[in-house]
Amino acid sequence: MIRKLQHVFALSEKGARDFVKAVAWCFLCNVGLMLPVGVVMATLQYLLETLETGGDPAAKVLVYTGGAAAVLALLFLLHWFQYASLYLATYQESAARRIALAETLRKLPLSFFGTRDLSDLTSTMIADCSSLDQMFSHYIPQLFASILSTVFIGVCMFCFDWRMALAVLWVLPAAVLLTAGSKKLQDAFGTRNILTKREVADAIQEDIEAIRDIQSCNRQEACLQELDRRLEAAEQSSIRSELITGVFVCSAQAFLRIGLATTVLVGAELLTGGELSFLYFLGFLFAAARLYDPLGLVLQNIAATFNAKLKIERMRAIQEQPVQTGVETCEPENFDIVFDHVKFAYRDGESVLEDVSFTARQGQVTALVGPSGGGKSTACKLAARFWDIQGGKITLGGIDISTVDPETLLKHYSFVFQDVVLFRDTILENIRLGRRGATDEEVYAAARAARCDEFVRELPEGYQTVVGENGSTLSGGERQRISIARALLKDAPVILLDEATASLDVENETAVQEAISRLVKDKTVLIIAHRMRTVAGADHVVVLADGGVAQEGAPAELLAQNGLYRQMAERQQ
Ligand SMILES: Nc1ncnc2c1ncn2[C@@H]1O[C@H](COP(=O)(O)OP(=O)(O)OP(=O)(O)O)[C@@H](O)[C@H]1O
Repeated sequence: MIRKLQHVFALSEKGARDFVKAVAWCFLCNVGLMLPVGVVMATLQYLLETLETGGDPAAKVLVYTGGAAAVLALLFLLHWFQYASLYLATYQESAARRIALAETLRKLPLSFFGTRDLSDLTSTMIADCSSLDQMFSHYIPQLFASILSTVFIGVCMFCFDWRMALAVLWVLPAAVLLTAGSKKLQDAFGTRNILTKREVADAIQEDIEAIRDIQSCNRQEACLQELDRRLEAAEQSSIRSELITGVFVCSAQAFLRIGLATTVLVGAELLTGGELSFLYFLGFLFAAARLYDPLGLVLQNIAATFNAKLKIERMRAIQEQPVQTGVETCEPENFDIVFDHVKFAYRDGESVLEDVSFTARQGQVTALVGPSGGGKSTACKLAARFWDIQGGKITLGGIDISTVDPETLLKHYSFVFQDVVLFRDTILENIRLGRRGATDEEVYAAARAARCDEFVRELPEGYQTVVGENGSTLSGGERQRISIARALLKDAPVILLDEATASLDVENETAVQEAISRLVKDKTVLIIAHRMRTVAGADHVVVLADGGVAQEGAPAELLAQNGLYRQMAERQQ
């Protein structure tokens, strides 16, 4: 059962066990609500008997008051445990769910992010998790507990008087059928509502991200109109979804109340026929009111429970994605990277690398060149197992990288990519990201080598200056130099440089090239640079074009050949 619950509700094993406990406490609370009915009945019975026999009604007042106090104390304890089991367990599970999602995302290949909308992922991580917190703390365990407690109380009622039990309970199947029968409709409207709301969130995120382009193209008016249209659609869809839910839930709740009327009618009939005592009649009336209360609440929230399905499915879809795995040790003999007949496509049928074989040797700078879209960046990222390839083999020092855990593998790599990611933190910490635990002196040394020192010292707070989100307060060249400093600090045996010097002016590019050439001693360097000046300093050049290796060799050798490399060099000159 635990496994089934884990699967159906996307829970951890502990979460599923806690869920069962929460249902058990809710059940006990619901059944416990009948105890005051028992106390009232016992007290009334005692009073009636003493009135009939002419005894002193106050004689046992302490016993009955004590009984009522004990029931109250018991109810308090039951609610206390119910509260703890529902809320504490739910929020612990919620933390575990978020961490599990983040762990899964961390281990997923980048191909997954290429196929998923990032705002959709964010909304699963934030909004879906929050609404599941609400459902698991307020609705779903109560729903299960109410079903169980209703069955239990119903059986007890039948044991006392089957006719009265029928008078109380006949409305339940009708109310449940009405709500369950509307499930399809509520599902459809609820799902549409969630999707239209998500579209609004996507549109807002997209507009914010592209705000500069929108303004520069004078598209503000059009974008606002589009956003208005989506907001209108979301509003309409919310109203429709609430209306559908409201109609069915209110009808079901009203139906439950009819049960009180039939209890009174049947009870009165039996009472006048002398077939039921007044005490039992009162008892059934109290019990009916107590029974309908938690049920009414469950019906009120049942639409939210229906919506849980979609959210759980989205979460499960992420959790069940195949993650990249591998051994957690990687001690290669050397750090040569070998591409051996590598085949790769981002999407089925759209091959990017068809048959690529080359070697990037340790201690050498291997430059990947070729026409735009030829697959240089792709090859560079494949060398670090950002994606898994569809054919051939990539090895690092003889070890097939597809057999190594990505995080273990990445310890051997430093990167400088075209799109530099900086965090909202000080420049010092942004560089220290290259190697946690590096001393300030080591960070300064790396910054000096990457030519960051001059511009950082001119900033108002030097290395303690906090850069804006993604380094928005820095120029492109400055961001890239920080990224180079990080790579220098990490001092990994393999260095991947993608357009490393693209945003630097000639003076800085020369300086950074000097720093890199000091760093690359005994390392494997795979560099992508469009400028021939950068490539000319490489030991080995691989020309990638049309999904394969068009040319390969030392820059001078390639220049001497009448091929793509020479054409590119001439064009640039
Ligand atoms: N994440 C991705 N998802 C799908 N297709 C991609 C992705 N990244 C690149 N591509 C496609 O793969 C092909 C190779 O791209 P890649 O960036 O590797 O080329 P490149 O040689 O580095 O180009 P450039 O010199 O312009 O940077 C291109 O057709 C590109 O559109």
